[in-house]
Amino acid sequence: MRASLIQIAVDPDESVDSRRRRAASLVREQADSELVILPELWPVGAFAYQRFEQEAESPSGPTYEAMAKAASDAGVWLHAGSVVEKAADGTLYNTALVISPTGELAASYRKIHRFGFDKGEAVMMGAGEELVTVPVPGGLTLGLATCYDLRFPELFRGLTDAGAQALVVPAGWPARRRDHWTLLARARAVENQAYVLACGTAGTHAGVEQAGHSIVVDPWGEVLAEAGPDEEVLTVDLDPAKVTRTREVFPALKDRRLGLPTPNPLH
Ligand SMILES: NC(=O)CCC(=O)C(=O)O
Repeated sequence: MRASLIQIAVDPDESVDSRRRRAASLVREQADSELVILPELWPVGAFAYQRFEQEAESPSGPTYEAMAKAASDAGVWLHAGSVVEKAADGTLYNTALVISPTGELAASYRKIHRFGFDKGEAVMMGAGEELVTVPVPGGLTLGLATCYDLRFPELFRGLTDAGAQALVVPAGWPARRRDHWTLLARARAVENQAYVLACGTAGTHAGVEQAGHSIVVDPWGEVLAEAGPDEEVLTVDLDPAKVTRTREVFPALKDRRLGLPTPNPLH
């Protein structure tokens, strides 16, 4: 199964409409792949908090429309990264969209761990509550997570328990924490014996230089491909049997000890 990660640049001198058109044409160029992935909040920029409200859309809004057309033109499964979703009750969510090769919305995932501590996304957006996996026919079951989620191993273990074999992580990760990004991507792959496909953005928006360095890690923890800091498309071949083989020859997941008593805080 061939996958392409589109590490698109998000810069303030490009309009959201222009970036949508450019992303659509980059998706169409990946017709040789079965799965195409875009990063977190690429239409507006993951750190462009002041524009979240104005650029918010519904899951069937302009980003979905443009990406559904591009996915069906290219005949690919498209993880269209995430958008600022405005729900019916007015709550904003950081919502990832997965689109089938016929242009249908196959799944959506609201980011569970919001970044920013006491500001930004953490206070402006609602938190997702549901783990989401997506079986891609003839290929791999995808487990969905977004950016800051990468720091929470229990989410990834939950996705693995739910059958995920490829953990897809769109992100808008800053350059100053680039080492955390690559380290955590490899850790999530090794501990879950799964592919990790982590797609970041390039460029600088809202004063935050983006790391780029999208990375694909195999179930043994080997880096299959890693991008540089600039806009780039990373293409890799994934083998679903590699996940099964890794879990058979080194069955560490079976050695988990669940339900151990917690220490008594009084002793
Ligand atoms: N958009 C994000 O979730 C940023 C996460 C981040 O910068 C970090 O975890 O570090």
